[in-house]
Amino acid sequence: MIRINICKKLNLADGVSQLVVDAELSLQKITALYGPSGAGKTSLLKIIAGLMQPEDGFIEVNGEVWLDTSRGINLPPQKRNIGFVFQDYALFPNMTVRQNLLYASRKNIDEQLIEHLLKLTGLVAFVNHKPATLSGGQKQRAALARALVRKPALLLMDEPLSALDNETRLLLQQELLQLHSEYKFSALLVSHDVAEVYHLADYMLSIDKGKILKTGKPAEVFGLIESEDQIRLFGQVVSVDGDWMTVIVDQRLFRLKCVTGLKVGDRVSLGFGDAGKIL
Ligand SMILES: Nc1ncnc2c1ncn2[C@@H]1O[C@H](COP(=O)(O)OP(=O)(O)OP(=O)(O)O)[C@@H](O)[C@H]1O
Repeated sequence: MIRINICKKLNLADGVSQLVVDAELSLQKITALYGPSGAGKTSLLKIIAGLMQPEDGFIEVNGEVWLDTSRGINLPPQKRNIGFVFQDYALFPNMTVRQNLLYASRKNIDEQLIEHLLKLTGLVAFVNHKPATLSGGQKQRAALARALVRKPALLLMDEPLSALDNETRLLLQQELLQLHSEYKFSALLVSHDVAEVYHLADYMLSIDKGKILKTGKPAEVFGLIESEDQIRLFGQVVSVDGDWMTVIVDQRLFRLKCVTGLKVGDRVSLGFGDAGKIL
């Protein structure tokens, strides 16, 4: 559980000058922070990580107070048991993959965990490679493994997949879900991609101009349309669940009967009912 109540002056768009967040999140799963550019998503992650200081604030994670400006409490980032994954990987360039993981482990090296994470992220063959010789997807897998090696109370991910091509991105989404089902870490994911939020997150905060606009399950916040209207549209499958699938069309989500063989990432054309005559 994370309790957060902060107020921070920022140079936000449209002359709005404050990021104000008051939220209580049960972080058993992946929670998304969704919103347009400049909304304040990264700033919120930085405040939680202790990399940015709010004027007023209180942050408590799993019963431990990380910040309480009224009592002068402000844990430095290294004492906040967090993992951070950025869009640009931020691996140490002069260290191999294994050395990056060992360095992140500090004194608590758990060889079994390191081996398991390397296996899950498909990096066993690359343990002695330096970041410059890895692909974007491999670098981000290494960054994820490095963040998880410390068994963080909270994993903060800032657009971790947005620098990747669509195919690699979908693969890493699947791997992230697999890592999550195995390690059950709490995670906050910043994304402005509806499909990604729907695929990865169980809960979301929609944020704009420094304020939380809506909270809930992605289907509730985005508005899931169950339709039999007479329309033909083009979209992309974002989840398959037995006989049902969810398809994103023009930033809206449709839950529909699944056509055999379709999988996440497939592009589809949708037709509903009979065509009507255009007068
Ligand atoms: N240290 C700071 N002091 C004052 N304003 C800042 C500071 N850091 C960022 N800002 C401003 O806060 C606003 C929100 O930035 P932030 O990076 O949090 O947005 P974001 O929602 O993550 O956007 P994006 O999706 O483009 O990364 C921006 O307008 C930025 O100029």
